[in-house]
Amino acid sequence: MIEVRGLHKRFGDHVALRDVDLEVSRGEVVVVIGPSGSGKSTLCRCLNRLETPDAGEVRIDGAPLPAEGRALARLRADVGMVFQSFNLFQHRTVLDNLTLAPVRVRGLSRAEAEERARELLDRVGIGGQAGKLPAQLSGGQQQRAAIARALAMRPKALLFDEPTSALDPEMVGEVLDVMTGLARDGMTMVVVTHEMGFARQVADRVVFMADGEVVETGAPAAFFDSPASDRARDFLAKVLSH
Ligand SMILES: Nc1ncnc2c1ncn2[C@@H]1O[C@H](COP(=O)(O)OP(=O)(O)OP(=O)(O)O)[C@@H](O)[C@H]1O
Repeated sequence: MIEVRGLHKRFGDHVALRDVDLEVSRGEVVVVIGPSGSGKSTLCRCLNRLETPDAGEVRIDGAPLPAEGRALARLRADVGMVFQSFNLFQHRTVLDNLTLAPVRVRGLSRAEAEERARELLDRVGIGGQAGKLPAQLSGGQQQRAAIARALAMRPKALLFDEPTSALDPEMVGEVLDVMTGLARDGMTMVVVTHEMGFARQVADRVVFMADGEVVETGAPAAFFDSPASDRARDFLAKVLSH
């Protein structure tokens, strides 16, 4: 459902992505790992055109990504994104955060959008927080609200860009639990994360990146137990020793 071919992206002189290919099937959970600066976020952001690649192609269900306008808004509804920094509208209630875009982009009535929003807030365990402003919630609750907001668009796939990196350690588990539930329910997911436990337990496939390239990709057990490349071995030795 997501096909990436020959993706190339540079920022000034720096090559952030170098000839990256990736395929994500419907219902698959792909976890992207690798050292800092290896291009993981840039790849993730190219999948819903938050970044525009210099070369190469991204297709969703066979169609190339639209460049602008309403089609781009629909794409970002279809391929939702959850950010490290939550990106909730701070001056709107949690409920408004979940209803504004479904009304505007999906054409739902306010009542339909509210009903769906309340179901989703219950599902991520913050049903009691609908009337609050984001700043009144903990980081873990805000991230769960952000996931619910992405789900409110009924996405075909969800992208997660280091969704737990800004959280206090005691809140990481509650967000990973919600993501694990989505994976079990068959959501197509691309997850950039430093959470190796999540990668090992929940991923269908791990993609290891270094220096803007996909160095290797494989099933998590095989990848973690016997990585094929020196770069992956070195990376795992560092992160798993902490
Ligand atoms: N908007 C930008 N302008 C300039 N350089 C950028 C920009 N975004 C990313 N880069 C650079 O591109 C490279 C890849 O960045 P990216 O954020 O994709 O890496 P990453 O693997 O996600 O790293 P991290 O794990 O630290 O988040 C880095 O060297 C980064 O500094």
